[in-house]
Amino acid sequence: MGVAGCGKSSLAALVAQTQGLSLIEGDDFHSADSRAKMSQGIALTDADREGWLSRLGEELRQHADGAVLSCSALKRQYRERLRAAAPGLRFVFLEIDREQAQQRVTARAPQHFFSTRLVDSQFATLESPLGEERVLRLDATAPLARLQAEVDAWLKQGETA
Ligand SMILES: Nc1ncnc2c1ncn2[C@@H]1O[C@H](COP(=O)(O)OP(=O)(O)O)[C@@H](O)[C@H]1O
Ligand SMILES: O=C(O)[C@H](O)[C@@H](O)[C@H](O)[C@H](O)COP(=O)(O)O
Repeated sequence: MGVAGCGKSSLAALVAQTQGLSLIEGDDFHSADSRAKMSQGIALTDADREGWLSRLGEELRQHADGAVLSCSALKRQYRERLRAAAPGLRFVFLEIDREQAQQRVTARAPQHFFSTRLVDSQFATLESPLGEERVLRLDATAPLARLQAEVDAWLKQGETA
């Protein structure tokens, strides 16, 4: 989880591969309207995210043996929705500052639907998950291989907040 550009999709793919788990790419479950909004620089609302979170919860339920989900999960209420679908769900919080996120989103813009104008709204919406159960905070600017190793170690050792 984390704001656009923090590295969710990149890290989730690596972790799924090394753990031998299915990958659920959250972006693939947005409605066409939501994708159009985001590409036009219009931030999603709770109502826009409602159906998306339901679909992601359904995906989690269908992968009861485990899966890796990349999902912004910016607000606590969104995370609670996902936890309700998958009790014991763990969250890796990729923390990044606004400047770095903006740089990454701008660099990938030619190949990605997400508007560079939405980074500020991602930070305005973000409610930090620190203090919630089963959350690992990582520095999103560390090399991907190191992040993946940290997640693997965390999964192996059990819960560490
Ligand atoms: N740990 C990292 N170090 C450097 N660049 C990264 C890292 N993680 C992701 N990136 C790059 O940042 C951009 C955004 O990553 P992405 O995985 O699409 O983030 P998100 O899914 O959170 O929006 C991509 O160009 C990706 O290659
Ligand atoms: O909740 C939201 O506002 C959206 O989920 C938003 O965060 C978006 O889907 C991604 O962040 C863009 O795509 P990336 O996941 O690649 O950033």
